[in-house]
Amino acid sequence: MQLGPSELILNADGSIYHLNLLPKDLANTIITVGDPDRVSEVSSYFDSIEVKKGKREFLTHTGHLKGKRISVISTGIGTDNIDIVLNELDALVNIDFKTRGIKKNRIRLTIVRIGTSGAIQPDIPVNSWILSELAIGFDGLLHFYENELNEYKEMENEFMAQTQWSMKKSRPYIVGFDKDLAKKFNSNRIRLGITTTNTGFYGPQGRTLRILPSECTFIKIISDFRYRDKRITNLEMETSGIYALSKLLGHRAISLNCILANRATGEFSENPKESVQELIKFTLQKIVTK
Ligand SMILES: O=P(O)(O)O[C@H]1O[C@H](CO)[C@@H](O)[C@H]1O
Ligand SMILES: O=c1cc[nH]c(=O)[nH]1
Repeated sequence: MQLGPSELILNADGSIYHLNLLPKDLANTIITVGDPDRVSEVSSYFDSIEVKKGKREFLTHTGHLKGKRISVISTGIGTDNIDIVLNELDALVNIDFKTRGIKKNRIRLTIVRIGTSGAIQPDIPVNSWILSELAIGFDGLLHFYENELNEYKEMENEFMAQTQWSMKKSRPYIVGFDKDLAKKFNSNRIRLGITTTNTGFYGPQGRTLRILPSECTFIKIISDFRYRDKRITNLEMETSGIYALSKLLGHRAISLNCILANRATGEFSENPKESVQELIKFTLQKIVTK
């Protein structure tokens, strides 16, 4: 099957529409970050940088560290951007841009998100790190794809019952991390957690500045949720989309969260830059370890 020009969109130089990358520009090990400024914070540790390209909020640096080729790419904020990034990353490795056909031999990308996040439990300190074992997506992205991802259906139903989830919102979906990839990141500095992916930073995360969220006790409602002794640890805005599309496309993904805010205690990190920097160094060291 040949993908038409309105489906697989290529720029004049043959690069993919939003990411502005050619297939040769991308490594098979990819770090995603939300903030475009974080891309150079990551690549500053590379031994060499061979590609620096970007368009809109999607900035990519590809280089080598201790013999390993790595790409770091910014996704911007939200799962609507994740839809673009994951589909275009996959297209770069699994679609032949000349014939516009899907390649027979598929490449499995390794995707590691380094993100910032807010904890919702009082015992999770700011500046600590959480590896998302499960992501609960409030964004609905998964529902736009044909899928049979229903491993956690019972937990989803339990979540909707306990939180009295409004039918006006999309149905929460739950997806897990790649267990084998996660093993590589084992460390006493990392705690495993359950991360919600929210559709915004203010109302959708229960924050009030001038307009009230529909549920003023949203944080308490989701922090009280329990499923077989498991609880939700933190919230952010991309992980469920990364996990869901990685599963559907056959890639392996994990998401690392640097906790900058604690919504239960009202704290915010006094040194967010340093804290994220430490997580970047930790992640790179784990990625290059054989
Ligand atoms: O720091 P990043 O990776 O952007 O992640 C978090 O920070 C942004 C909100 O400030 C959202 O993207 C959220 O997921
Ligand atoms: O509270 C927070 C902090 C970082 N990122 C989020 O999405 N929420």
